[in-house]
Amino acid sequence: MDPVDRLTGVGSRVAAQLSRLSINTIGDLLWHLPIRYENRGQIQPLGPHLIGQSALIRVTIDEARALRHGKARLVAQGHDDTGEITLWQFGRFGPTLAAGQQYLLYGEVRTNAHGGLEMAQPELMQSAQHDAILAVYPTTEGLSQIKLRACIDQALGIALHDLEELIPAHIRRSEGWPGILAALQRVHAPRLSEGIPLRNDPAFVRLIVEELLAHMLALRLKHHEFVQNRAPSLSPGGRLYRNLLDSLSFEPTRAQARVLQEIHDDLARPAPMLRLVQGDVGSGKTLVAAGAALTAIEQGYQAALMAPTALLAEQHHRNFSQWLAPLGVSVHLLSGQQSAAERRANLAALADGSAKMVIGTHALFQEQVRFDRLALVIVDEQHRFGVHQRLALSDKGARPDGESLRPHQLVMTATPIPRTLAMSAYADLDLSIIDELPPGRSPITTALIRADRRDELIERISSVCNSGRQAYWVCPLIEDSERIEAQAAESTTAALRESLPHLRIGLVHGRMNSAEKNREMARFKAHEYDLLVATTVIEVGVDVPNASLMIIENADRMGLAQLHQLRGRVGRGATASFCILLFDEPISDKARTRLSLMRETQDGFRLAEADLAQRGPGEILGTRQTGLARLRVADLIQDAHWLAHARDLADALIAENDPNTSALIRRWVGSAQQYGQV
Ligand SMILES: Nc1ncnc2c1ncn2[C@@H]1O[C@H](COP(=O)(O)OP(=O)(O)OP(=O)(O)O)[C@@H](O)[C@H]1O
Repeated sequence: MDPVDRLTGVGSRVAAQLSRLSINTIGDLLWHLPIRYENRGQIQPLGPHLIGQSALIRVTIDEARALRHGKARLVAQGHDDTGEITLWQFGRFGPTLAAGQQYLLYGEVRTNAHGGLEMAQPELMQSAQHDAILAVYPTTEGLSQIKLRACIDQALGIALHDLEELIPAHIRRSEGWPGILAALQRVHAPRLSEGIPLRNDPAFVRLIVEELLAHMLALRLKHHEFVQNRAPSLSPGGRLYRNLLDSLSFEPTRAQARVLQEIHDDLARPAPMLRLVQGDVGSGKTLVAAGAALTAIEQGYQAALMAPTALLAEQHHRNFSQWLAPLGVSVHLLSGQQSAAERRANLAALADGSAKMVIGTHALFQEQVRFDRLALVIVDEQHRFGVHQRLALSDKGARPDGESLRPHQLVMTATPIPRTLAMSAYADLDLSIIDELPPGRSPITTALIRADRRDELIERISSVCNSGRQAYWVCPLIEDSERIEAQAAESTTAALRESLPHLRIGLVHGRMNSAEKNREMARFKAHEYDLLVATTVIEVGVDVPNASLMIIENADRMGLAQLHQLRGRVGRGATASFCILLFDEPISDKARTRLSLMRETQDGFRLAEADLAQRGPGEILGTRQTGLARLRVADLIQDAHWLAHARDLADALIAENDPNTSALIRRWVGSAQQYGQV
């Protein structure tokens, strides 16, 4: 649509103000929706239906009392024919309400502690204003509501001729949704007779679901296109996997077995799998990944695992080697630290197919890396990679007999993602959840301790380590300065070595190269250290079941997902484990809530929901590439219940081959290129 400066009254100053609200075109104006409404045109009868709304009421005051103490100056009790209300007056301004008088008042109606209605600081009105319900918009400094309303009004006038209806009529009919123009008119300029549109008004719902639908369509189309490709169909032989299980001291949990079955069902099809496996911290995702890899390898194909960091790639390499080497499967590592000769040898082994399993970072998918028969790509810690990278992986197809086959893709997240968010951000993937921890884990006791009491912890560390267990001390994350962070970790280590001279204390921080980090980690794992001082580099993937105490400094500054990940490094064995969260006073309310929740629950999915509510989706996914940050109308928290519906509608539209699909996506998805060629 045209830029905003085509509108009357929009010069460069107003255009710049609008642009601050991300409004650049007339279309953007249409989807700049009100945050609330003011209905000053219609006197409302008192009743619970008014709760949460601003309303014009006509009440007779029964009693009014001036107050001397507290913040309120006056409290009055009033009524109309249908109900009662308490009115509060603060400060010097506002009407003085007198008993026996009738007033026309405007303000927000709330409930009080006793369930009754109340209104604080009502405005005194002379008469009902008989203009329509007024929309109130989010705005920016210098841009008045009146100006903004005038712009949107003009935009609606233009839309009358220009705006395309992109939702097919049969869907609108069956959903009971208005057409696009009627929906926009209803939300921007509601008629008095129809009342204020709430969020469940068909007009709002249409716009919300339409936007979610576009996002779903973009992702589902990718999925749809992707599964049109051919992939090697891998029947689960199971010999290698059985041998692996025989060599381990445990049986898979029911959840691991179920998820592996879901994966095997996918692998057996001649279309590529695109599956996300979510499991809580320590739920045993590695075994599932290994099971899938062995299936590919057993059929003569190759499997690749991509980790988000070099440190994790090397750890996976160690773990996989430990499990697979005894089965006769060699596991290769591609890393930036390797010598040129080593790298050449690895590349050659991948290209001629003698390397069956390879682990690396995203460098695995560079141009020079050629596979012989790649059938499975496992991506660990998916949310650090974008949709693009995920899809790019599939280009390294298996090529038996010269035919181009796409590898199956298995994506694993280390951090639980709230269901709603997973459904929307990963709508291009099928979802499996490992919702059970291996047996014999004892719960972790979490305690909050003020940082100035840290000396008391020395005793605690000493006794844990003396009983043959190990401990972590996690130093704070220092934004933007690995150097200061490393220094802090070094001085903490020095101080701890002084206080605990009988303990063997190791250190890992982000300034060490990955070989050094790995060496220290390996020494800790081999119990050559009792205590490991670390920065948050140990957040993911570290698995030392003998560690039973973790102390986290400055826990008040960390998000829930990160704390949960860190804490998940203990409680991996059968011994009772402890996690101590150190915080500095004064602590904000939000941080206090986070820490209390950590103490209350160990359920990663519950913590993730709370994280979503507190920090929003962009923060949790750690990437803006999902496009979710661009939602203009829908809100992933408030409107979460519409996601499944939007997804079903998206699938139906794709099946119908609806011609409006790409236009619908373009209308809503700010930069459609992020989804490729939509
Ligand atoms: N079924 C099982 N029974 C007992 N132990 C298991 C089982 N499955 C895995 N384990 C062990 O549990 C520990 C955690 O497994 P793993 O490292 O795969 O977890 P994860 O899901 O990757 O966790 P994180 O994301 O926290 O690294 C490992 O020591 C692993 O050997």
